[in-house]
Amino acid sequence: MLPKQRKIAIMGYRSVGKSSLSIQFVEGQFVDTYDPTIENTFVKTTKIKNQEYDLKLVDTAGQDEYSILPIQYSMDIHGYVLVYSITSPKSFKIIQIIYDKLLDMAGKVHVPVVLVGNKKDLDMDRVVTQMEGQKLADSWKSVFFESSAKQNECIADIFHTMLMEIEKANGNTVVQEYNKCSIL
Ligand SMILES: Nc1nc2c(ncn2[C@@H]2O[C@H](COP(=O)(O)OP(=O)(O)OP(=O)(O)O)[C@@H](O)[C@H]2O)c(=O)[nH]1
Repeated sequence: MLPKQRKIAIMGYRSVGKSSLSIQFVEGQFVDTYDPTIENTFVKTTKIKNQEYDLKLVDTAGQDEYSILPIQYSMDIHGYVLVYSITSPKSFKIIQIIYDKLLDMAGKVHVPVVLVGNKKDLDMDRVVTQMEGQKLADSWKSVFFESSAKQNECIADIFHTMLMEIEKANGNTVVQEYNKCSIL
């Protein structure tokens, strides 16, 4: 079977861990320093049940409420990993704005999305509850994860689930294997 080409954008407010999630998934390491991203693309091949995927991850520059999303994000992207930090109420507010802008731009009522509350290792500084994240994902009919790029928790699951959500959006039936990372 030929590999399927898939392009995924990782979006969210500044400093929520978008690059860290990408680097942890692609390179298996965590970098503690903060280096703001302009835009970066990572590539990785991954296999799910005998199907290979050539993945392109577009690690976007952090967005805020005033950001105008580049039009190409509505054209050649198959799915979106939308990230906030459980320690930042602002990042949680912004992720809702980004989602609305994405739908607007795509001119669709549904786009394949996985919602991620990152930095779950910083539970002492938590301000966004798991329930709040889950409710938001439910309202989008998307899957929700809490993750830690630092501790490599739930990272591969995020991207594998994203691929399955894209399959579903393409009308393919998938047997979703939920595990301890996905919160339903
Ligand atoms: N404790 C903890 N820190 C994290 C985690 N993920 C990222 N960080 C830290 O948060 C800071 C920002 O991480 P980045 O991955 O650069 O965030 P970003 O969303 O790509 O930032 P922008 O490029 O500005 O959009 C860095 O200091 C990271 O080390 C995590 O899961 N846990």
